[in-house]
Amino acid sequence: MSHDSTPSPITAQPGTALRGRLRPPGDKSISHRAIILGLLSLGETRIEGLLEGDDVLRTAAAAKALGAGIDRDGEGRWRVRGVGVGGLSDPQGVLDFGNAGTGSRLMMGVVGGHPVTATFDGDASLRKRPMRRILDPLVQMGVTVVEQAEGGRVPLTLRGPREAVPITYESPVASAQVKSAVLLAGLNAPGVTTVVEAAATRDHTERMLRLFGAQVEVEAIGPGGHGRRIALTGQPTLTATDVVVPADPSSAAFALVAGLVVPGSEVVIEGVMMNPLRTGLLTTLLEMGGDIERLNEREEGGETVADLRVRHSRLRGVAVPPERAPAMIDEYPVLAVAASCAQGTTRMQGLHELRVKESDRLAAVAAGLKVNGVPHTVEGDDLIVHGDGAAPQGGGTVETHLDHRIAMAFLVLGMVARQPVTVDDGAMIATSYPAFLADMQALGAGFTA
Ligand SMILES: O=C(O)C1=C[C@@H](OP(=O)(O)O)[C@@H](O)[C@H](O)C1
Ligand SMILES: C=C(OP(=O)(O)O)C(=O)O
Repeated sequence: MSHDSTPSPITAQPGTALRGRLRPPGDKSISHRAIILGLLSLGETRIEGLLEGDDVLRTAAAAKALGAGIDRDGEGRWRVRGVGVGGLSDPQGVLDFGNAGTGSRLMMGVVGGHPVTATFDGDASLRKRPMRRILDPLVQMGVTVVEQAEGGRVPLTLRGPREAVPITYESPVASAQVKSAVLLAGLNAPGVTTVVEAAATRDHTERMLRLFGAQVEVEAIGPGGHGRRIALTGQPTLTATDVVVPADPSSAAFALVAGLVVPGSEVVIEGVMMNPLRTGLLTTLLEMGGDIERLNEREEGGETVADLRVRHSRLRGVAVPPERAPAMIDEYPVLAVAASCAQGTTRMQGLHELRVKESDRLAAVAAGLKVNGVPHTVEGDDLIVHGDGAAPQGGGTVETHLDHRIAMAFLVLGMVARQPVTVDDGAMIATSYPAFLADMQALGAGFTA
């Protein structure tokens, strides 16, 4: 996953129906947080179903560098021996987060709450991503930014204060990473650290903090109760806990859309996390007329999970409102693929945050649609895709810009298009879904690498 590895192009061949069952990998957001809270608690945290993607492995390596004891017992089974809140030590060497925005930003919060100094770096994609959104609140909490690349980017070095200052932070962006960084820094601050968000973002940090014994109060605020005020009481003793990681809805999204758009398909996707702050894509696909059944709903690891039975469907275009974006922020590339197969126009609104992901996803999706003959326009931060209900043309080679979701989304397009679709580099798929190709092949998809 280094930025100088040779690109590995992959081509998806259209034509075969997808059939069978699949269990997507563990949720990436929860996997990062399980390692991090394992580091910050006392005792041994046992994790089952950890996503062993490169992003999470980087977080595990960083946790180790900051003092945790980490062992892998078998596939997805990990143990973390923590140092407790306040117990971090200075890491030797640079914390290299590779491609991972979540890992790097959450760990900046952890470091920022402790009197330690650490340097953060990553690959060519991470080096382009904005970190000021994290540095701004951390500086208010007493953190010194010793060094930073132009515009507040990695590589950067942070020195945490002797004692972090608890703050109330009104996040200017709808970002669970920003919220989480502030709360994690607040863990080692005396008093209450509060984050106010105008729109609720994924709440895995809050839920897991409680699971490990922290006091977290959450209040719905603002018009329609869509915002949140989250108050964390600092300096708790966190106690190691067992964590079962449910299947990642953002990884399930690819088989979900593929099952809907490839004629003759019927797929069951097992154990998918149904946290309502993550189900925006499901809501949208149902509105588009997707035949998706939620089966066998149950609790797993503190979250509701369900098996999703999906059948090939005639989709229709819909308007996706901007307020839904936080609940499906990583799913727009693959939604654009569903939209290219739908009858009519799909308008995806308010996508500005897509411009600061692993790539500028708005631009990357538009370019990928263009080389594959899918009519679309970008108006400001909206993406409008025009489908006629027939299979898209395909035949293009898509530039992925070190972005796993662009690679996987356009391989799904290749499963349904009239001509094969090539992505210029599939290497980054391993950051979030190492078994993606094997899982899709087991359902019947054909790839050539
Ligand atoms: O907190 C998290 O685990 C994540 C939050 C989102 O990022 P933002 O907080 O930047 O929206 C999402 O895109 C990312 O894949 C995972
Ligand atoms: C945006 C993503 O991840 P991160 O921000 O952690 O790099 C993603 O997985 O789509």
